[in-house]
Amino acid sequence: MRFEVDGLTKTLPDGTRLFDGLSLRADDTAGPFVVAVRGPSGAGKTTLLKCLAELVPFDAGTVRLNSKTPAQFGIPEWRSRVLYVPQRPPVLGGTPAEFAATIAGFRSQRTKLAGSALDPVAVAERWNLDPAAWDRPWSQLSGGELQRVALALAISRGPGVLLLDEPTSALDPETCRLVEADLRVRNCIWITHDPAQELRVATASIVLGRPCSTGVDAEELGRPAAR
Ligand SMILES: Nc1ncnc2c1ncn2[C@@H]1O[C@H](COP(=O)(O)OP(=O)(O)OP(=O)(O)O)[C@@H](O)[C@H]1O
Repeated sequence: MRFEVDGLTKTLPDGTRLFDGLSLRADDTAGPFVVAVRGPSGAGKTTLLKCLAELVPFDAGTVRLNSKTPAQFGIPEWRSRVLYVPQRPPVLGGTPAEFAATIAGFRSQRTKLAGSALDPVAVAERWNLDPAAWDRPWSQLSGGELQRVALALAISRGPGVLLLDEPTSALDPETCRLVEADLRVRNCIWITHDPAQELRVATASIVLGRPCSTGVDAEELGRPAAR
């Protein structure tokens, strides 16, 4: 699995440049890669992950998985292979078990998850999440329960690269270590504010600085340079 980013540039509507010409090469021939993303609050870390997942547009640059672009995969397929896991999953109607059944239904009819290494309930049980939590309404789950459900669902989908937005921010230290152990054996791009966690899990790092103004009025962006 090879994940490549070349010259990624993102400017906000007000002309603030979050990142400019960002490049990354990661492959798992020598073992899974875990690329830590760090930087001050507001630096653009979440926006970077959303750009990589093709959830928000960017100004310039290319992203490839095994030499194929998102357009070549098709955007829905890209998003399932390069899977963004938000810090706080949106609270949906129904229960996580119902949601898991729905997304399992989207997969090959031949794939049976229950009891397998990719069964989300079994994955989350390794992180001390009571299986009964899957049958409670989303709205009744704690922050830490929601975070483990979202991560287990993401792993169960078997993506090529997980884009993790502070995946352990709501977990106690012991549970955090259990989750880390399962995530670090997968290809991840992982936002963390914790230098100790970065040391434990990262094989490489991206550091974003404070965003800077381009000095260009938003309305001028995209116009040809004046002669
Ligand atoms: N759609 C948008 N329109 C305008 N500004 C946006 C948009 N999305 C994000 N921003 C701004 O971009 C900046 C970077 O946001 P982002 O969430 O990527 O930062 P972050 O580094 O993940 O921050 P934190 O560590 O606080 O989570 C922020 O100033 C944010 O307000």
